[in-house]
Amino acid sequence: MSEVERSGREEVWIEKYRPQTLSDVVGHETIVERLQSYVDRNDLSHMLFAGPAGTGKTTSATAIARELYGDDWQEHFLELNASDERGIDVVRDRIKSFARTSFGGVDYRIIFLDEADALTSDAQSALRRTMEQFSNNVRFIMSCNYSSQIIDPIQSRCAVFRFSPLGDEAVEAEIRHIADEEGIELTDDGVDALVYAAGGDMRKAINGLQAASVSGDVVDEEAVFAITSTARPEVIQGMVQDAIDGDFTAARSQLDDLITDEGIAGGDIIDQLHRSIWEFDVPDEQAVRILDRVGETDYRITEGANERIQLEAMLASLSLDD
Ligand SMILES: Nc1ncnc2c1ncn2[C@@H]1O[C@H](COP(=O)(O)OP(=O)(O)OP(=O)(O)O)[C@@H](O)[C@H]1O
Repeated sequence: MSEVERSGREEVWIEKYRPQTLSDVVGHETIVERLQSYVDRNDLSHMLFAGPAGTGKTTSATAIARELYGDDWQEHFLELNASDERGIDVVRDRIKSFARTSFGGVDYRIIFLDEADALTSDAQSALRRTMEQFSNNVRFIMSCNYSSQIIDPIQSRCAVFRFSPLGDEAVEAEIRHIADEEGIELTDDGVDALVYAAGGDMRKAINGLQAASVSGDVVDEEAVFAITSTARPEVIQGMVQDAIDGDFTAARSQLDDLITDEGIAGGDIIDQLHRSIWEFDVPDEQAVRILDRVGETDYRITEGANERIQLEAMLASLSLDD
């Protein structure tokens, strides 16, 4: 029985183990150092945190607020999602009412705007004016996956911090620590599988550990791959190898198993393929050709094309190469 069940309540580990201070944020030493110096001087600029999901953008923003405001931090920190389906006007209204309410002893408040890259350019321009209007008593921290989607006038008003995918060692250390705290038996191959499945996303790693621990006493490779909808790297490699060897039928049937039987999303298969190509035992020139196809397929899937058709087409084209 897992600790979650033993304790009788479902506690979400990503919240339970979310770092409370900047020094607990792992894997981003340079960023943390710069942020810490802002906090120490109590002099924040507007900031833009750019990077993939689950790497610590929200965590760093809340850690800043905790350090600046102590126990009352939530009074002075507003988290908004820019892609609020009710529109930019609702977002701006909430910003205005937050910025105007009484401050009680602090110089400025923080507004954390998640998914800022979901805003259209027009909405970003409107937001920029709001930023200017309240710049004497509000600091904005914006979070996005791609800074290129943020208009220049906003970027130039912000200190930009790039959060890269977390390194394997950082992810491994964190999940080993959590497993220890929770009394979970985690095997070495279970650790490797979690690190692989996470691909630098700490949220994915921790959620994977928690989910796998609910279904059995020991968290091993098998439990992790089953629960995280991740294909085993050797299966992905086998599928691509079949295609390269000209056996399209075998490659297609492997793909079918992954999508239909294991329920893995096409986008995740492409993502895994992208991460594993350089570990395949193929000549560099061939790896480059595969990467080229992966890029094209990824683009088409992102643009909304049918995943299965695109993946099959990619395997077909690899099987046609000499
Ligand atoms: N650098 C890190 N150090 C320690 N824990 C982390 C780190 N990054 C993420 N985590 C863990 O993962 C969880 C999710 O992270 P967080 O909310 O900060 O991600 P994010 O970068 O804001 O992602 P998104 O873009 O999806 O909002 C946190 O609650 C924390 O448990």
